[in-house]
Amino acid sequence: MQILTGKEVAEKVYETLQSDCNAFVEKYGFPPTLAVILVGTDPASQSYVQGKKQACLSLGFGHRDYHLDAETSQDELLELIHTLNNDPSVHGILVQMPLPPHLDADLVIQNIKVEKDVDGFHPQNVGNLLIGKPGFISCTPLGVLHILDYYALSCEGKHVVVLGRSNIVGKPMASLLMQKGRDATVTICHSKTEELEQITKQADILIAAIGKPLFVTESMVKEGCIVIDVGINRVEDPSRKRGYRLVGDVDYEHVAPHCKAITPVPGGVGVMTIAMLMKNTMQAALQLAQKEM
Ligand SMILES: Nc1nc2c(c(=O)[nH]1)N[C@@H](CN(C=O)c1ccc(C(=O)N[C@@H](CCC(=O)O)C(=O)O)cc1)CN2
Repeated sequence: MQILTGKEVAEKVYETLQSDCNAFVEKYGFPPTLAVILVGTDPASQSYVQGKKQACLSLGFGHRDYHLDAETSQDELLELIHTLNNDPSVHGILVQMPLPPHLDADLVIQNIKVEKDVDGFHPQNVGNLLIGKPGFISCTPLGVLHILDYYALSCEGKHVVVLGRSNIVGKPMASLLMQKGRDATVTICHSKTEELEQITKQADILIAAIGKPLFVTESMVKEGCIVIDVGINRVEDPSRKRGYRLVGDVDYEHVAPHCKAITPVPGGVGVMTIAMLMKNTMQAALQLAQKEM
């Protein structure tokens, strides 16, 4: 059984980005710059935006941090986005999800300039992905593709089962895998799927993105399958310094012995999310800088 270490893949991506960033600064005299908006104080979100800041700082990207009060109104948030849309020194904009329930996430995303939507959540970028046109692709599914490519795991003709139909992971993941060049046969399962185990057991590659800790058990996988665990769940654990431990959507301990290959949690798909965000920001900066010339 092979462990697909996202950390190793991310390090390679960061190496390339480091030289791309140096070349960009040399050519244009300013760094690719990412603006990150966090509304509220959700601890997991705070730690993810901190990770994004760290990635910017270590690569030499510019970084703008906006930590807004949990009671921030829709209009205030949209005003900030419009300011950043019109700021030529900002190349990528993202709003950390989830947002507090009084805010309309769809409307917020629609207001981010498509060319700066480095999360790939804007409907235009989502549409481009569906029809195979260039655009920004959601970071987590893009990270999964990088892992598969790095470990030379082809999807061609394989039956890939995606557990989860979220706009951020499940849907773009399925769309990417069925594209020409990837050529997988894709099945999407969700909370209303009947006979789930019968379907997951047919998977050559099983991608779990449902946000339910340890949901995938050994009885759900075929011997020799590849398992990609997108879940990152905080489970209370008083014996840990932080008071919790991270587990995936897959019961790794019992599933891994039956797999050809599997991603761990932590250190698997999760770490690729920020690496892909930085890659998208680099791409946004290059496209916007070239347009200015
Ligand atoms: N605007 C966005 N919001 C959210 C996204 C996103 O892509 N854009 N994805 C997730 C959270 N996320 C980034 O924002 C994210 C998730 C996980 C990791 C990560 O590095 N995971 C590590 C463990 C980190 C830890 O110790 O907690 C791992 O899996 O090894 C980074 C970013 C939802 N919101």
